[in-house]
Amino acid sequence: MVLAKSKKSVGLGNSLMNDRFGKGKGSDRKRASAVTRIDHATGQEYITNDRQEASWVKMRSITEQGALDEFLATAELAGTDFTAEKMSSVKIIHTDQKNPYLLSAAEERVIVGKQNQNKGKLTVPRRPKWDSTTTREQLDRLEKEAFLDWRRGLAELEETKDLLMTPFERNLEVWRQLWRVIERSDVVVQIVDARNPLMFRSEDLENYVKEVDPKKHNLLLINKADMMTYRQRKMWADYLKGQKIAYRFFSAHLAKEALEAVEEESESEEEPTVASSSKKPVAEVKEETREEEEEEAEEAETQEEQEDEDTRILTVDELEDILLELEPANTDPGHKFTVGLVGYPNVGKSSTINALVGANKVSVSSTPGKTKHFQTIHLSEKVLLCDCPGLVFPNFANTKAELVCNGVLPIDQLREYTGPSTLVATRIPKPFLEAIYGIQIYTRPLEEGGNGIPTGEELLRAYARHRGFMTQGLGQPDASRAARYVLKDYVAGKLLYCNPPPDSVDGAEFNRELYDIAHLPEKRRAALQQALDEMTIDGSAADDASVLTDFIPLPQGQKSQTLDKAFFKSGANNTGNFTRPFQYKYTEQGKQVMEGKNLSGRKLRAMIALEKGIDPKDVQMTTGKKHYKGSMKGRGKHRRNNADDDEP
Ligand SMILES: Nc1nc2c(ncn2[C@@H]2O[C@H](COP(=O)(O)OP(=O)(O)OP(=O)(O)O)[C@@H](O)[C@H]2O)c(=O)[nH]1
Repeated sequence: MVLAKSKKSVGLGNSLMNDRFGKGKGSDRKRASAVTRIDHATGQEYITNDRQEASWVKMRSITEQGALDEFLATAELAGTDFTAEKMSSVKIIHTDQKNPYLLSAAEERVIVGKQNQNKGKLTVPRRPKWDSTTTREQLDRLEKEAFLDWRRGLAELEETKDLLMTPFERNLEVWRQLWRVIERSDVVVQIVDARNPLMFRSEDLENYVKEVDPKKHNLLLINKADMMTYRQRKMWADYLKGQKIAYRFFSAHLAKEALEAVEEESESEEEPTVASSSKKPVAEVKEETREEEEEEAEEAETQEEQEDEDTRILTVDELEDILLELEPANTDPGHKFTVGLVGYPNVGKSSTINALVGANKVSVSSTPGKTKHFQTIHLSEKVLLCDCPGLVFPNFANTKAELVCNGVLPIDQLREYTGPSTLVATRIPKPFLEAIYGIQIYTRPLEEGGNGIPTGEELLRAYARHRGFMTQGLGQPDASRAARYVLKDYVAGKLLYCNPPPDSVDGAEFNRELYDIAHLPEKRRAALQQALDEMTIDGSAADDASVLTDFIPLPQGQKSQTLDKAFFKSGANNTGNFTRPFQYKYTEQGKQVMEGKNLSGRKLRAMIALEKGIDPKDVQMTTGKKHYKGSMKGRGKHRRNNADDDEP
């Protein structure tokens, strides 16, 4: 559902009319902000925006602009007044002509192919060359011209190649911060989110760093690695090594926890310890011994993971050592080794700095785009950290929904929420969503056009009903409000999905382990187990189970078995299925269903796809009506509302 256009947004025509005939205070403000200035270098007059703006306004990150703002900004950058500048040389860079929703698997393949062909054209703007003879005004003009050229180039790429771009940073002031950070830094650490490392990586930024000075170093720091399993890190490590990318895994979150643990330990050491003298029953002692043995076995395996240089999550000390190794030799005695931290908003730059500094020197927030100016923090007498404001580099985007899910676009300002919520509903298995939230999601049956996977709206309605979020008036489930919660959970990693490296396994297979019941918090694990038991008793789980058969291992090759063994402590049984309860149960159920129909999930999907003329990847197994009735049993405890609009 597309929401009505905001009353605040104006087209170029409307804006010109408002400016001309006036529309209350707003237009007065607008008129007052355009002032005539004299260029002292040339003596010419020009029109520009009033600079008496608060500094936060100037530094505000701009990733999307209305038609008039785009026009005015372009005109200001070009340094020409509106009559002198011909419209033909102004390009509207951002348009909403593209479908903001999701792509089918086939469309996505076409788009990805096109994106790969044009990858080299995704550049970051370069700061023009300058020397001691360049005046401030001249440099300002040169920078604006270079920036305008860069924007034209990207606009052309979008127009001629018909590619959707990320709403990349359009504020020159923000790029100026990046230029300064790069110029000052000996090492530029590009921080990316582990859930989608390539989406957050700007390859051209690394080129630019080397252009500024070949002696500078680049490092790709994959933060939030705590969200990945060992197997996932291993697959990414193989890919990144193959591409010869200097990378390291890190987790500011784990680093913070380790720091707190050390602090607690040192505090408790100061307190007197109380010795436990009570005698324990034999059964309890046996249980403890068994647990200890299990722990030891687990430790041995974790040890193996830890020793794997390529996949290990660095501690703060290790990260510091790696950075110090890159310190240039023979620098001036007064030179401070400077490490610049750059990256998209919300990838964890401030958290990483806090972990390095060992204290909360930089504020951390889950709202993207909080850091506005670059900040310098003295790590030691010789080492300086430089925190650059988060900025969105130009990149190809498949959809805006993807950007929301990646935490690039702020959720609170979101108007179109169905795309991103559908991505969440597609990526996180339905039973997992139901267990996490304690909800029941009703999907449309196949015969009525459903595909077994909930749509974003189906998920949101279920969530809204459960939380009692209702719209005023008609009293329908407030999907828009629900979207904010669900999407924030996704961005925060509560609903976890990691992207696989290119040309490897598909997303479902890559994330299979994440939906293992053993990964759930204790309370949710019990809820899920109960839900599964209920479904098994009334025999209605069959179709539901098939949703998860996509996350169940098929007979594997030697390499993936070795990889999996490292993760699954109990190993695989002789059927090729794993013995963890969550997967085992689903595997068994899935098998029964498929045997009954004499078709495997894949074959059935392929058949449905053929019948419907769609891509097999877009087809999932369905839930039948019988299932709704069945699984409603034992669900009475969930809050229900008379306004349910989607119950069959
Ligand atoms: N799970 C996990 N979450 C993290 C990690 N590092 C940061 N976060 C979370 O990610 C969010 C953003 O962290 P920040 O450090 O503020 O990110 P930033 O890159 O400085 O953001 P801007 O100031 O907007 O540029 C916060 O909610 C953090 O708690 C990590 O290693 N693991």
